[in-house]
Amino acid sequence: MENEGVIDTWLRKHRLLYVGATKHPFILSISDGTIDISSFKTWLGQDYIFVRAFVPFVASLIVKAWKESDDRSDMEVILGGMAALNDELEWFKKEAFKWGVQLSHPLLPHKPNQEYCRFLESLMSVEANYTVAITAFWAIEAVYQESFALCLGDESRTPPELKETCQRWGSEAFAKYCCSLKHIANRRLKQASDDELKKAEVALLTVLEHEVEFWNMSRSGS
Ligand SMILES: Cc1ncc(CNC=O)c(N)n1
Repeated sequence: MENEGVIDTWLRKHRLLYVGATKHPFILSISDGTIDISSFKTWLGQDYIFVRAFVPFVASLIVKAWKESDDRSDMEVILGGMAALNDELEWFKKEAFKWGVQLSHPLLPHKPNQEYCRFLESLMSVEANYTVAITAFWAIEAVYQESFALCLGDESRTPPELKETCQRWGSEAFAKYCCSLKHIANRRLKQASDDELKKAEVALLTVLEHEVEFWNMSRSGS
């Protein structure tokens, strides 16, 4: 039997913030069917911008895994995530067309999105630590996984036209992928120095805060 990993310890410690990010009113409004479609469209356009910035972040993690990881499978797991992002960008374009959301010219990142992307950039630098960055990566993916899985539950009343969106991140396959990332992060954290642990915990909290702000932004359309 494995002991509880560092991540679960942190999630218990910061439970309120985690729940705030994974059961946000925006997500609850999808799952109870009361979502305002204009909020959904705001989210869609803004998330496309985010995912475009997420690609170089994941690329930087591949470089770090290749250079620093003691386990070859790390790079393969991250590469799988990168491949999924390739499909995801195509999906955003198709979905935006379906909803009449313009992804090209006038679409600019709102402030919370800009700030989130800037945080990603700070983790992309060569000086940024692999353990810290992989912990943030897990958190970014896990928030979407847990949030959208909620919209697929038996009790949910997710509008049929939003089911495909929820399926992207709420699926069993995405859950398994998040589990693999969590494993990598926990393995690294188990061997980390106190300084790395401190930084990784802060990175986790920073992700959760940015995710809450991202949902808030989507909800209010600003
Ligand atoms: C703001 C935000 N957080 C996490 C994700 C999920 N990762 C990739 O798609 C996302 N799309 N957007």
